[in-house]
Amino acid sequence: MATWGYGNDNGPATWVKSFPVAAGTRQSPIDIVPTAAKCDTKLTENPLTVNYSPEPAMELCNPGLSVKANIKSKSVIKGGPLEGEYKLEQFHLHWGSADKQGSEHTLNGKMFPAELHLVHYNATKYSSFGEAVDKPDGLAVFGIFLKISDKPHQGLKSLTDVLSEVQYKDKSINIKQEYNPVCLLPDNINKYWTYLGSLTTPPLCESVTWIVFEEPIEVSEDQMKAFRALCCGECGSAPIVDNYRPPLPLGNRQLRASFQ
Ligand SMILES: NS(=O)(=O)c1cccc(F)c1F
Ligand SMILES: [Zn+2]
Repeated sequence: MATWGYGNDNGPATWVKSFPVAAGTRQSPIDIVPTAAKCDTKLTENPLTVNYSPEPAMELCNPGLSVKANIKSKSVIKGGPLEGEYKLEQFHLHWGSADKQGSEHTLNGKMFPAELHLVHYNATKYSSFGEAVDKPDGLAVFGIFLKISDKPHQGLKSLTDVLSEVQYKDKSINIKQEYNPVCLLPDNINKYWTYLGSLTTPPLCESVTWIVFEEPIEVSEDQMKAFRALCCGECGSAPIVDNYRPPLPLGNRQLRASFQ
């Protein structure tokens, strides 16, 4: 079976053949239209809280279509749209071949150069990520837009400085210095949009409560170049770029905002 990817023969338009849920009613990403969002005071009354811990020797790997950090420590979130406590499992990114594209969610039709996803699972109800991944209330993912600035993002620098060591598929390293993923969050996490969606990659399970922050984090062009130098396979294989799924219709879903 041809494995899924982002090319012409195996990209997002072909996924429905192996993953029929791709044609479902709560698929992600979506285009975020702030004027269409409903400001919900229940979200502000019950603030989103993040309690992340330092990760000693964080594992960073190249699974072939992104770069991913696996989390072992107890880093949890709750509140906002969430019932119960969700535990951080991994984070990864999606990016473009150029700054004009790369994010999965769009803002009034605008793409950002990249988007960071911090994936959490409902640890109150389920005993593992694997058990939670296909449940309607199984996952909560933070979506953070990346924008270009002349200064590198210090939190991401610990990762972009070593991406050359995971350039090829199935390479992995441990980050020596302990790493607290809280450094990846924007300053203001009280302004976000939230809606019920799915994984943006196969198996596309409709199990994600999405929380997309209004405030982007800022990265340098050199850091973007480091992501674009990652390879899909072994030495000489194509670079990992444009690993994003374009937006799907919101349909009957309610997009809620935590702010006016
Ligand atoms: N792009 S994504 O955040 O939707 C995602 C991708 C793979 C596994 C996940 F659990 C997940 F959440
Ligand atoms: Zn993702």
